[in-house]
Amino acid sequence: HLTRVNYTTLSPSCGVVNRQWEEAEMLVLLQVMFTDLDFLTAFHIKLEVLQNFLFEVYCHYNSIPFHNFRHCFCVTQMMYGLIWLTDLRSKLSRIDLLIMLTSALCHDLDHPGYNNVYQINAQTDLALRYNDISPLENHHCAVAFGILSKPECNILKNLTCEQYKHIRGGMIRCILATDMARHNEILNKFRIMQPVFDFTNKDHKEVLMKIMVKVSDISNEARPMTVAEPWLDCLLQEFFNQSDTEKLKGLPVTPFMDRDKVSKPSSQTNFIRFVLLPLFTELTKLFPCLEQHILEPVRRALEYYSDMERANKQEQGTTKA
Ligand SMILES: COc1ccc(NC(=O)[C@H](C)Nc2nc3c(cnn3-c3ccccc3C)c(=O)[nH]2)cc1
Ligand SMILES: [Zn+2]
Repeated sequence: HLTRVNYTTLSPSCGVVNRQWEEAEMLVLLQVMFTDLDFLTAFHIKLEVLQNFLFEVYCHYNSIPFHNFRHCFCVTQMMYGLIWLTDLRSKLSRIDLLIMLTSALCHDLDHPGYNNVYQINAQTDLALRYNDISPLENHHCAVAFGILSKPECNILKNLTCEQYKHIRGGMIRCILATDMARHNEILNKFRIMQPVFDFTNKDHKEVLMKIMVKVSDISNEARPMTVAEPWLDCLLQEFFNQSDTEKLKGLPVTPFMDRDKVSKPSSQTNFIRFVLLPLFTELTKLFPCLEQHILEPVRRALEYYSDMERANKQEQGTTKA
């Protein structure tokens, strides 16, 4: 299944060059993911309504360096790939798969490019509206259900009340779970469940669905380095925009966002070592087949950034000397 996010085209020299998917192509591929998982037949979704929904989602992502529609596509495509690779179709209900894919699609809707720490410190409208409690993630979820409240976009309109309540509860839990401030809370719960995981246990399934959305959300480094590395540059661009604004407004500046302090390789080696590897390792214990698909690429990425870190240190060493 679609495990590539780039599109290989024949260049005039007949060499093979990679180019990014166009936005229209990403919309078509998202439609294919929903149809491939039989969501249209299972939930009586008209293709036109799905297309309206996907287009509205596209329109509600902002043109910012990282948290844009391409990030939404990558996270949804990773979720789609993980569903097939782990054979989740045989372990979870189709409605739970719909919750996970739709949560991935909507998880960063209308992201402003400034994180929760900024929202709270700058006392923005979002922080005010959501009382400093995961303001961004609450907003992403509210925008998703704002889109679903339009009849022409409502892919949930033909569900029973029971099914709708289940999906709404699941999407709220999964989207709110993407707040990285809750990373350890959620991973620790999963660590306890993993050795005795029970696919018929509601609590176990809920934590697994959160973990799947979290893994998809921060999984850039599991992709080929030619795809992964540009994402880190985009992320740092967004983080530096924020820290520049914080400095201008006299707000506290987050160290790993400060362009004068952060070194790309060392921030990424820390992120891979302390955030990605523990999370991916735990999921791979439940689905061993993921070792080659997400764990090995991330180990290679750690090597790549560690080498870059060493090279930078030597370079600094010589210039200092
Ligand atoms: C526990 O909360 C955290 C932990 C780590 C980070 N971010 C980092 O350490 C640095 C900037 N690296 C990083 N951060 C990443 C990546 C993917 N998503 N992502 C990200 C983006 C926005 C907000 C939070 C995260 C983790 C990635 O590949 N690298 C941000 C928040
Ligand atoms: Zn995200």
